[in-house]
Order: sequence, then C-alpha cells, then structure tokens
Amino acid sequence: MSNLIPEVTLNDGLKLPVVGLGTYTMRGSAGVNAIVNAIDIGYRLIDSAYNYENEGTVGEAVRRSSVPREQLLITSKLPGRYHTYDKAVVAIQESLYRANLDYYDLYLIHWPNPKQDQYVEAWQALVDAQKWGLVRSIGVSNFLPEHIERLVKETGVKPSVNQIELHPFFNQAEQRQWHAENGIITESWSPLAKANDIMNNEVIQQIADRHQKSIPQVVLRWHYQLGAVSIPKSASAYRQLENISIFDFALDETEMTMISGLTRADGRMRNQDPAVYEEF
Ligand SMILES: NC(=O)C1=CN([C@@H]2O[C@H](COP(=O)(O)OP(=O)(O)OC[C@H]3O[C@@H](n4cnc5c(N)ncnc54)[C@H](OP(=O)(O)O)[C@@H]3O)[C@@H](O)[C@H]2O)C=CC1
Ligand SMILES: O=C(O)C(=O)[C@@H](O)[C@H](O)C(=O)CO
Repeated sequence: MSNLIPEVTLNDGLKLPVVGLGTYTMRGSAGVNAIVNAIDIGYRLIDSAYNYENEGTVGEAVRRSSVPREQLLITSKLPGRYHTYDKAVVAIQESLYRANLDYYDLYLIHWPNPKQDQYVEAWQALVDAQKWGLVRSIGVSNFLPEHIERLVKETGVKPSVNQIELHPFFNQAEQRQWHAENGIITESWSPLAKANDIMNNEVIQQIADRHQKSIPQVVLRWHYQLGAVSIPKSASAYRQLENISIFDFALDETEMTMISGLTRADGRMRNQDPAVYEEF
C-alpha cells in the first residue's frame, strides 16, 4: 500500500504497515494538519481511540489528505464504560459518526478491565460489527494471554492484533512470544517510551552513532526487527519523517540483545498493569 513502509499480514488477511502514526493528544486544526502531513509523507496506518476525543480530527485528516480512503488503515478503540453488548454496538456506531467514516479498518477493545469483567460481551459486539461491515479487522489492546484465551473459548474468534505497552524499558518478551505462537500481531504503544529518558540512553546512543541514525530510529528499527507494528506519535513533520526512515539499515543480534537488555521489572511508563488497571 504505502511505497515506503513494509507490511505484515494479520490472521484475517488484512495487511498493516509496520509503522503507523499514534495520535494521543493530537486534536483540532493542528492535529488535522499534522495527520495530513503524515499521510502525505507515507504513513497509512493511523491510531486513534474514542477516549482520545480525536476521532473527528482523524476523519477530517482522512478527507483532506490526497490519499484515497481505501489506502488508509484507521484504528479506533472501545472504552471500558461501553463493554456491555448493547452499549458497545452503539459506541462503535458513535465512533464512526464522530469520524464521519463508513468503516474502521481496525477496531480494538481498549483495556480488558478484568474487575468489571464484561470484555467478552464487548468482544461479541466487535465480532458482530465486523459481520455488519462496520470494521474490517478486530483486535484488543492491553489484553493478557488469559483474557485472549477466554475470548477464543467463549466466542471462537481470535483477535488479529494486541496493542500493548512495548519499548526498550519494557520489552514484553513473554507476551510477544505468546502472540507469535498464537498468530496474533503485537502492536507497540508508547514505542519510544514517550521520548523522555530514552533520548539520553548511552547504550542506544552508542548503537545510533554506529549506524549514523538517531535514538528514535534505532528504537523503531528494534520494534520492526522484533516483528512488532509500532505507532510512534509525532506532531512534527521532521520527526514524522525521521520515524519512518528506518528501512535502510539493520541491527545485528548483539545490538538487538543490548536494547532488549534495558528492560526493567518496573519499566511500565505509568504503572498500568492490565491485570489490575481499569480505564473507562
Ligand atoms: N492502547 C493503549 O492503551 C495506548 C495506546 N497509545 C497509542 O500509542 C501512540 C504512541 O504512544 P505515545 O504515548 O504517544 O508515545 P511515543 O512513545 O510515541 O512518544 C511520543 C512522544 O515522543 C515525541 N517524539 C516522537 N518522535 C520523536 C523523535 N523522532 N524525536 C524526538 N521526540 C519524538 C513526541 O513529540 P512530538 O509530537 O513533538 O514529536 C511525543 O512527545 C499514542 O499516540 C496512541 O495512539 C498510547 C498509550 C496507551
Ligand atoms: O493513551 C491511551 O491509549 C490510554 O489507554 C491511556 O491510559 C494512557 O495510557 C494514559 O495514561 C492517559 O493518561
């Protein structure tokens, strides 16, 4: 689809570019302009969520961009407060109205909220929304293997994607392996760990110097070589281009291990452990 960015094929046949644009906090005219710029320079996958209050911004950028709708892959996510079946069906329709789109390419349950324990109902709504043509591919976000196993057991339908926190400080080795064994694509949120401490990391800087690349480029290349789809957010035209200019070099095994080795037990950005964290 995009001539710049390689693609992966999901278990339902949909192809996703391996780098997309995160949009958390991107809203209004500045948000529209930034997303249009991203599409103009080659981004095709755009990540949004009902709770980001920016589905309208994303939809407007889709209409203003010069790229046909069918070449774009737009994601949104169902909030925790709409997990009952009836509420989920309406929320998916509302997501579409907000964006003024006819369909989403990928729709995810944003968080499992295990204490609330309604995510199987929410999943049934996504399964039906896919049958009705409202969404092309359905997946989850922040789900642990036990949550996904329950979806499959109770509905017979496996998610195409699990979007999880993943960056060098939290490499999710076990969860990624479980996804690979079960044919689910890992999508990395906060892939740059929000570009704070990581920008001063000496290990990654050393590797970046060796390849004459920047720290974000090395980190995004690491995601790609792990087999994960990453969705770095940038509102800057310069940094958007930097973040997709990662396909002309490769990290060797030692470099991959050095970056993965930066992981810490407390490496989550905001201590949002899906086993206990609930978001509505
Ligand atoms: N499913 C979920 O629960 C979650 C999903 N997400 C999704 O993942 C996306 C990405 O995660 P996010 O938390 O935004 O964090 P990221 O790791 O993508 O980092 C974004 C930050 O890094 C800066 N940045 C981006 N590129 C560069 C660069 N090349 N050099 C220096 N700084 C850079 C951005 O600033 P600037 O814009 O100025 O370039 C911004 O401040 C979100 O936008 C959202 O779509 C995020 C959190 C949870
Ligand atoms: O950004 C998202 O997708 C979220 O799920 C939020 O929980 C985000 O991680 C956050 O921390 C908002 O304060």
